[in-house]
Amino acid sequence: MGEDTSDGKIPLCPFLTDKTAKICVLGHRGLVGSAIVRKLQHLGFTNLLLRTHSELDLTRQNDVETFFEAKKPRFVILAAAKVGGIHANSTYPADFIAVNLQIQTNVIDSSYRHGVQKLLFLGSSCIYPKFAPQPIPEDALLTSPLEPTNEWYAVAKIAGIKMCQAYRIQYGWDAISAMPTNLYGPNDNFHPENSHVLPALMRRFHEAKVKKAKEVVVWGTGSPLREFLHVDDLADAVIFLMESYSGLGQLNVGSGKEVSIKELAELVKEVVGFEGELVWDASKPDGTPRKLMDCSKLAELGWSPKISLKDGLADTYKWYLENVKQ
Ligand SMILES: NC(=O)C1=CN([C@@H]2O[C@H](COP(=O)(O)OP(=O)(O)OC[C@H]3O[C@@H](n4cnc5c(N)ncnc54)[C@H](OP(=O)(O)O)[C@@H]3O)[C@@H](O)[C@H]2O)C=CC1
Ligand SMILES: C[C@H]1O[C@H](OP(=O)(O)OP(=O)(O)OC[C@H]2O[C@@H](n3cnc4c(=O)[nH]c(N)nc43)[C@H](O)[C@@H]2O)[C@@H](O)[C@@H](O)C1=O
Repeated sequence: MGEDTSDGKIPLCPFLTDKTAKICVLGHRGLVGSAIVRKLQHLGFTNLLLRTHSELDLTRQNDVETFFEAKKPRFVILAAAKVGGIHANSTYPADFIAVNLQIQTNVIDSSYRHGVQKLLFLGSSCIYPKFAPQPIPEDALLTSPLEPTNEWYAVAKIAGIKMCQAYRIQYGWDAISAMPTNLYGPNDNFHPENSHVLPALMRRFHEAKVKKAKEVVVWGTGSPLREFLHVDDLADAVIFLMESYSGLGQLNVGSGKEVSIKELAELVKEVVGFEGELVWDASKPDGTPRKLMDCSKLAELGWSPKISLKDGLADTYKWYLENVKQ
């Protein structure tokens, strides 16, 4: 994938010092965007530029162009995307590739052309090959085929990384990319089919507990391994990277801890307090067998996660009870 030749060419610009800097967080009502906004507000930032999907559809090039021309933010954090779990990715491949390519192309290009100083693009651990070495180092990118259930989304995300790299190389513009592992937390999507495993199971166990059901169906074999990171840790890493990283290569952001889907299901069951049985539906896809990321580059820069899966699950279930219509 080439050496990181731009380090040193684009100096770090201070991010944390000026709390009045105009920071545009796109996707601010989603899982990730809302956590980033909470973190920025907690740090004292006062000039956040936020637009809902209905106020600004980022797939519309002219609207995005007009927005950046008029508002001229200094920093952009791109957390808007078409996102979903294994079922949604497999069922709506056209949406996952087209919407994500449109959003990221419009936002990255308009940000550059309207004077944004620094942009952070969010990819995902699914950009790496299905059978990548474990833990997955950043340089495993594009070394072998992708996991078929999410290759459309992964191809769009890889294009986003490459677009940031191309703008760094050609224009000397500070666009960086972070690759989070599987995330969870407040404001997650708890849709029964289209969400990721953790919120899907939390909802299913909760509803089963309320209905006093005897069993809950869980997809696949339970053997795949996944790494989970609380979204507040991710938000902390994003702010850290805005302040501390200016390089060509994408950086992995994970917890360093993996669990099998079976272990996760048992943990969620315990947190929710469901007392029935688990039934495995092996007709549903397992997806990639394992995707633990190697986060040593981020650790060397000085960042590490703080929230354990156990605490994070309890926090998320509390949020679910208080905020999701029962
Ligand atoms: N969740 C996870 O486990 C992981 C997420 N990521 C990455 O983090 C980023 C954020 O994901 P996450 O917060 O989970 O996703 P969410 O679905 O929770 O939030 C996405 C946000 O993007 C907005 N959005 C979608 N389409 C458009 C559009 N056309 N115009 C304007 N806004 C739009 C959504 O608004 P609305 O709902 O109104 O459409 C929503 O606020 C993504 O880039 C994702 O790839 C990476 C790894 C794991
Ligand atoms: C973050 C990441 O998320 C996606 O990849 P994934 O990790 O495979 O996502 P997932 O959370 O949907 O599933 C994880 C595992 O869990 C099992 N599983 C059990 N029961 C349910 C269940 O009820 N729902 C879901 N969704 N999965 C279930 C499921 O069968 C699989 O084995 C990508 O789309 C990709 O886009 C991406 O970036």
